[in-house]
Amino acid sequence: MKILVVGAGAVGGYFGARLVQAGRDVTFLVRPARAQQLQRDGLRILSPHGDVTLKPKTVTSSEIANPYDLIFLSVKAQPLDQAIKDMKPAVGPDTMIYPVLNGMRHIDSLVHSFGDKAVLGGVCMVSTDLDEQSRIVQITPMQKLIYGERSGGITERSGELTERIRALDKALRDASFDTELSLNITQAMWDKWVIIASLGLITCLLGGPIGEINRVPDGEQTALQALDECAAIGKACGFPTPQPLLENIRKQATMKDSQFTSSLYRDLQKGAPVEADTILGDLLDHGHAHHLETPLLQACCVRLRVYQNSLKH
Ligand SMILES: NC(=O)C1=CN([C@@H]2O[C@H](COP(=O)(O)OP(=O)(O)OC[C@H]3O[C@@H](n4cnc5c(N)ncnc54)[C@H](OP(=O)(O)O)[C@@H]3O)[C@@H](O)[C@H]2O)C=CC1
Ligand SMILES: CC(C)(CO)C(=O)C(=O)O
Repeated sequence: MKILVVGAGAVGGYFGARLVQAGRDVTFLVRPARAQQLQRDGLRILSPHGDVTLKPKTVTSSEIANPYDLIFLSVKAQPLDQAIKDMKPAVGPDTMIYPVLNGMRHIDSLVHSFGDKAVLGGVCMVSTDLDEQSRIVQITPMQKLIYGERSGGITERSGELTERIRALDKALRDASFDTELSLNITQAMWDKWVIIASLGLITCLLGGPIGEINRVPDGEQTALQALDECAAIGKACGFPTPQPLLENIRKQATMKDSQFTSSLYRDLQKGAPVEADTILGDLLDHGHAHHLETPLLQACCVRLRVYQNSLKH
């Protein structure tokens, strides 16, 4: 399976490198600056699972000659429209597009550009960042990809999983990270949305890693209220977070010794653009549509929108 990773950043660089290490045929679609840097320094990963430096195969948009079998899409929300244009030559009639962006809104953009069939559902569970030397740093050992057909994946005729999703599963499995072929990927995406939105909301609004928040008076109660607001929206939209997962997020959100942050918080700390609209704003809109009161989520959206505007000046 010919795989094109679009976005050789914290997530795409990480999983792409692990796939290369596992012997898969992986190319990275990059823009000129990243291409030069990768050529010079290699693709460098610092990880609790083992460091690695690779010489990756890279391609720029104008150099794409043929469609790929799979596009692993891992750009941030802001550059998505441009990435869609840049990856067009790589998309043929049988190409699968597997996006792992947080939130749900990207699915509409992808379906609009490439059609319903091309677009799979996807989730990634990982905590990675790019450091000042453009190395990929894996912050916690968690590393999992979840994927599935948005229709469920069982064909009516044979009652079996679609051939292409089985091929995708085979290509991604056994490459040193955890994988899951989901028969209900939309629920899995919502579950992930509730996780990232609540942890993003807690860390960005309250201004620190989870542990620091829980060590001050009312920190824990506020963190739990933030989670309740996000989970209530998922439930109202028909995607209730399963109880064991909710318990797990509660535990994670209230740990007193946790250094855990979120990619949103790390971007905020760096002074970089934050995916505020697609992760938090879109969820808030869903809450409004269901007449839910979500004051903490609303406050965080305002905070991040003011911050986003300040970046423009
Ligand atoms: N980091 C994390 O821990 C997690 C992130 N996510 C989600 O994954 C997505 C990606 O996040 P992350 O990897 O952190 O983001 P990064 O900014 O680290 O990486 C995105 C990469 O995309 C590249 N890119 C942007 N536009 C294009 C383009 N047109 N063509 C080629 N490459 C392009 C950028 O390259 P360039 O150098 O050219 O700017 C950058 O390296 C986000 O939606 C995020 O919410 C999900 C789970 C965890
Ligand atoms: C919450 C987490 C770490 C889960 O993968 C994440 O998605 C993020 O920080 O963007």
